[in-house]
Amino acid sequence: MSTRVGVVTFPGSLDDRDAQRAVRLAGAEPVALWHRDTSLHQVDAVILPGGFSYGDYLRCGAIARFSPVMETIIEQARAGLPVLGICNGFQVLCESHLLPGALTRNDHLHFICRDQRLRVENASTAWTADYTAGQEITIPLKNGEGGYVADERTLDELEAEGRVVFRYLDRNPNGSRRDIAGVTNAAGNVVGLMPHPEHAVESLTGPTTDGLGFFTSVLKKLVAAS
Ligand SMILES: NC(=O)CC[C@H](N)C(=O)O
Repeated sequence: MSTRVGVVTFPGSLDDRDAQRAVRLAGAEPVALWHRDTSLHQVDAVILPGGFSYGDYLRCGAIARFSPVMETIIEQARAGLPVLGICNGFQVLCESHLLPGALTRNDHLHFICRDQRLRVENASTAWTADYTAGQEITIPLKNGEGGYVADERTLDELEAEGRVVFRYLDRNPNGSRRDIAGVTNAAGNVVGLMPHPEHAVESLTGPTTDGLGFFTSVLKKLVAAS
């Protein structure tokens, strides 16, 4: 039986198709989930894609967090379901309190779009096991609210527990505290990051294929568990 990875579409989602494509290229079966679904249709993992869910009203991700599909995802994520939040998806995960901290306006107050070098700090999460700790990757970054913030105690805890999964290299693009680009929950099944691995999975379109490892990582983990 093939491994099924759900990709949620909220009103205003933008990168759901690219996430489905990345799942397919990695060898799993993408399953489209709608924001009003209450069932996850027996998927083995879930991706919350990038975009502008509900028009980014109030705060990015603040309304999506209350959608029917998120109620089920929050419950199942707490029980171990692998969940990846990319950009707007990371914002939704923080708003849902599945991940600590929050994403705020970029410190320069501009939308930023560029290829971003990152260091993989934790290669033992459900979504990063195909990388090695310390590996440097380049994937696109494009957002207006990418500044990661949390109180000092939370930041110290994340560092001490190895829960900073990605850090920005070169120039910090948005004022994120401690150059944090992505974090995980304590169990390692929920990961969120601002840059976009689903936009770097094919050499034809580039800029690299460094993003494919997210999707092969979760597939291997799920196959090993079945
Ligand atoms: N690419 C995205 O997912 C953008 C996320 C969000 N709308 C922002 O601008 O920060």
